[in-house]
Amino acid sequence: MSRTLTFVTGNAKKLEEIKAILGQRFPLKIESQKIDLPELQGEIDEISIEKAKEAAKYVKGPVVVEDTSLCFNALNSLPGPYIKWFLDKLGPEKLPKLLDGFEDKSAQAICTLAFARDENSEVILFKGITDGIIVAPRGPRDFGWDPIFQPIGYDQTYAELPKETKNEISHRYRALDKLRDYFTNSNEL
Ligand SMILES: O=c1nc[nH]c2c1ncn2[C@H]1C[C@H](O)[C@@H](COP(=O)(O)OP(=O)(O)OP(=O)(O)O)O1
Ligand SMILES: [Mg+2]
Repeated sequence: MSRTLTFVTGNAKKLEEIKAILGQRFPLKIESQKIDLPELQGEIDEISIEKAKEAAKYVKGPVVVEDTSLCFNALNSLPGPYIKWFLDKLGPEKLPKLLDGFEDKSAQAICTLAFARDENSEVILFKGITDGIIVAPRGPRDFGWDPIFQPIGYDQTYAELPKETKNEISHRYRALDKLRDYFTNSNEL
């Protein structure tokens, strides 16, 4: 019986956080594969489910994929799962300007983990949400939209906060905590 779970992501920064968060307290051996999977358009859950099936096809074993959305409430949740493309084109400087003219700067960072035992099995989702506000960029520019997301209850952006603090409150932490519970309490693998 396999006790290995393969995280498939093309994003090294994500993987760094995943490893730091799960640390020693995870019952399975974690491996990773860097594959840039095709991503459908659609709603978050749909995108994650298809991404997991696609990953399982490549890996031929149990996989977890992750999809991260940044949802601006004033824009009815856009950019959401399309944040990667918005960020690529606008960068952290221009991204907050999408909310110029809106008083409501609130946003949700959403991490959706999708687990597939194989390409034909039902995909299980674990979701983590952190609420925050969108601000003009502050802090190091080394990870995505971290400089413009300030979590509720903090006066620093994700980028300014110590890594350990981000990893205790982040959307990714909250989703991974659910995944850890699941594999700690089931003999699925
Ligand atoms: O905690 C985060 N803090 C700041 N930025 C973040 C975070 N997590 C993802 N990001 C960025 C990466 C990408 O620009 C977009 C999500 O897109 P998303 O498709 O999930 O990531 P990706 O394509 O880089 O990697 P993957 O191969 O796992 O799909 O938001
Ligand atoms: Mg992606």
